[in-house]
Amino acid sequence: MAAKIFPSILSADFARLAEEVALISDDADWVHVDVMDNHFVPNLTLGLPVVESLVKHSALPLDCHLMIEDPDRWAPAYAEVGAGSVTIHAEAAKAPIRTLRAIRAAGARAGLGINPATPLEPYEELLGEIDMLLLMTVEPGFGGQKFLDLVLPKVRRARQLIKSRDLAVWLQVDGGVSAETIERCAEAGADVFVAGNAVYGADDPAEAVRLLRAKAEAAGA
Ligand SMILES: O=C(CO)[C@@H](O)[C@H](O)COP(=O)(O)O
Ligand SMILES: [Fe+2]
Repeated sequence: MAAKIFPSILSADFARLAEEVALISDDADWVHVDVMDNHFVPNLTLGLPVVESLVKHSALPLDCHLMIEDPDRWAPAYAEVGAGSVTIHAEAAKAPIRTLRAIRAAGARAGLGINPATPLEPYEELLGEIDMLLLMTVEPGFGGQKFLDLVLPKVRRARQLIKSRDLAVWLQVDGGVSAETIERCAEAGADVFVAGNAVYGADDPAEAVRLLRAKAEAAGA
């Protein structure tokens, strides 16, 4: 298991996205793109046309986190325009198995996202349908929120399940991940770390990525 650091451009300058991505391209693994529709979450960010453009300007693959009301309708299109990974939310998807299969069929990794108050158990049988499980460590919608430690037992359970079933599913944490909290996430079993504020709020985003990776790996990721 090697730690993977996914800076979130939610905390970057939206008018300079390609340059902001280039800042971290030598050090990060993927770029996390938060798609919000102002319905599933009370915030509005960007959508398909921006992702389609950014794919062409990014040296790293894009991890699209869809915080939208109708992922069944939209998710495959993100894969079709070149996203490397597309995550839908369990709380929003009406036909998650069909949608996850459609994402994979369009050539992307398929992710399932779960909010802090949503239990893992109803979705355990979907683990065989996904390439990544996203456990939100804040309520989705905004960057810069405080990390919710109450999610850590769920991270531990998810890691045990993935291990006991011998699955190659990546376990992602997203929200409030920083130099102060990343070790707890890694100890609990996460191996993919999204960080917005901790990277783009830093004076040197590339150095912030290196620090996060060092801390995660020292804690066992
Ligand atoms: O999906 C989300 C927020 O809903 C995240 O990806 C945030 O962008 C993480 O930002 P920080 O909490 O790391 O600042
Ligand atoms: Fe996100």
